[in-house]
Amino acid sequence: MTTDLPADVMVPFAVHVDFQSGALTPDPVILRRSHADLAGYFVNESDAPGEDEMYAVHEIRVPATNNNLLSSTTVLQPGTVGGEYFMTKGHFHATRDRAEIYLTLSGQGLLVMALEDGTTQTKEMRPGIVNYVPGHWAHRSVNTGDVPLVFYAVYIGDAGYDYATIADQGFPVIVVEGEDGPEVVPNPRYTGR
Ligand SMILES: O=P(O)(O)OC[C@H]1O[C@H](O)[C@H](O)[C@@H](O)[C@@H]1O
Ligand SMILES: [Fe+2]
Repeated sequence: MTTDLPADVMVPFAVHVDFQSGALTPDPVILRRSHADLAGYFVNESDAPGEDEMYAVHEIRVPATNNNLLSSTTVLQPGTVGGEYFMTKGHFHATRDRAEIYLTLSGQGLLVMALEDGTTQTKEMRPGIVNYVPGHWAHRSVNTGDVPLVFYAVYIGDAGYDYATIADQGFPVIVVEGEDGPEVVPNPRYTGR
């Protein structure tokens, strides 16, 4: 038997996830995003309500290395800004080829994804659905329901975040409230390819 363990081998641990609220126990690190943090992300922001929380990310902290899996719950509130449903900022991974998995725990929404050439894909998010986001796809979650959208995400530890590309160019599509429900339409402000 070999005993050449690395010096930094981690100790196993467990965390409880509340599927309704997204709360993790024991308390993780929580990042909160308000409407103000998303200023400039919606096409028409005249009715954007300031400092109210739009979403919270509860992170299970492990070292952000390529031999670890980072994971978090995201709790995205329901609502609209200028007819666009509340959404996350959305990002590419800084290390572009890193993949991610989402498991929706409660609520309903859409996961919009885009390649840098402007190709898009949209998938439904509802309890029990696992969404696989391959490397190179920017990803943004959109709450199209009237209760919080709660999902658990797992991704390779050294994925990193590139927010700037989406912040600068916008997403190729936006999700708006239509007469018969959510509609995925071209973003008139998209400046990518
Ligand atoms: O970071 P955003 O694009 O605002 O999305 C919010 C969060 O959604 C998921 O939980 C991802 O796994 C997180 O890494 C991300 O932070
Ligand atoms: Fe990600």
